[in-house]
Amino acid sequence: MSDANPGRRIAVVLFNLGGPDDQASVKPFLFNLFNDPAIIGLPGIFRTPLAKLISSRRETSAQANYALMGGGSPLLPETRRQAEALQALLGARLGGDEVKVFIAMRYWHPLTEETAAEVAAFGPDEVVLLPLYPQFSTTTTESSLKAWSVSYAGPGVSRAVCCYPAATGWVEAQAQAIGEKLDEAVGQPVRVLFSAHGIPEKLVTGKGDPYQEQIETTVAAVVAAIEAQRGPIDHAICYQSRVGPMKWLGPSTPETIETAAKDGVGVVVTPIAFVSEHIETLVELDIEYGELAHEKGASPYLRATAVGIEPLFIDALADAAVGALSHVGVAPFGQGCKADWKACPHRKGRQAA
Ligand SMILES: C=CC1=C(C)c2cc3[nH]c(cc4nc(cc5[nH]c(cc1n2)c(C)c5CCC(=O)O)C(CCC(=O)O)=C4C)c(C)c3C=C
Ligand SMILES: [Fe+2]
Ligand SMILES: [Fe+2]
Repeated sequence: MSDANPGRRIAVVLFNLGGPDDQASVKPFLFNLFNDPAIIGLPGIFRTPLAKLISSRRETSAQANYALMGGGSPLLPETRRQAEALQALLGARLGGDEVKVFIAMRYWHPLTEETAAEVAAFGPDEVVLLPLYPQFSTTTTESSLKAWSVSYAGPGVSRAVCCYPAATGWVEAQAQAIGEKLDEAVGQPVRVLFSAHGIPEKLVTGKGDPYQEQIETTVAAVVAAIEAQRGPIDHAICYQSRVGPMKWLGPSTPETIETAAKDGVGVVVTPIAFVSEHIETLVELDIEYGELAHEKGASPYLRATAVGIEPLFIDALADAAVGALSHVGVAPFGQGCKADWKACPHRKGRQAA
């Protein structure tokens, strides 16, 4: 049966972090990031000067890392490919409706307010807000949805997807990408390292941020999918991209690579909180941690590719969007998700009926 309700204009807005498109935009991008109260939770009069200071201090080293990818971030072109694939799939699934997929980035162009104006001009009947973050965090999804709610003044009924840590296509796409690397490593002992972008620990312990729990939900589902095919695998969760002096979630990915080396096993590292390639995968995982593994003797060092436009994943995004329109499958944000995480229907992979 078709999901179609002929004649609707449906805007689907994909949210991601954004990345500088050239060397000159590295500093203003970093300023926007550190000036977000979801990242530095201080009042504006302290946060803004601090953001100026940190972005100035980080500029040169960050520019050098972006230079390794040709000068800027590949995040926007990667996200555009995902948007095109999703638009084609939703167009086919929602027959008589006109579906347009937009991209709203949090810290660099197309910025949320620019996209909000474009969506308003499209004149939608329905707006689906779909974060490209499978696991909810106050630092990512909540920040993006807040920025959207203050920017969007157009028509349509808005529905936001909270998260999809255990959505079928997402889990299968991850399991498939890891399986390809396990095949490459055949005959050599390896540990699968599920590497998630870290966040400060106090966001979890103090603010009840559900990110760590949802990372664990994803990992449990992906491990179960792999083990159903191949039997038990050696695996560990770890957190990368630590920034600043605060205590972050641990163990860190570098520590976990060192432990693997001491245990005499190689590693298959998989980015478990990212859905496309960018600085954190192409530079941090491939180059920095690749060198560390080499130095410490964790061999082989293999990295599973991010899901990108893998059809299983695009299918999961389409399911989430269609589910949000009809309130089935992956539940929309707000049904207990934020006010009381214990009541969130997404906890431990549960899905609302
Ligand atoms: C799950 C996704 C992400 C979370 C959670 C997250 C939290 C978070 N990030 C920083 C600081 C930085 N992040 C940077 C880059 C970056 N971060 C994410 C995703 C998450 N961040 C992505 C997709 C990217 C890549 C963008 C690109 O340009 O390709 C950077 C810039 C790079 C660098 O200088 O290292 C910073 C800084 C904090 C502080 C934080 C939680 C508090
Ligand atoms: Fe980040
Ligand atoms: Fe939720």
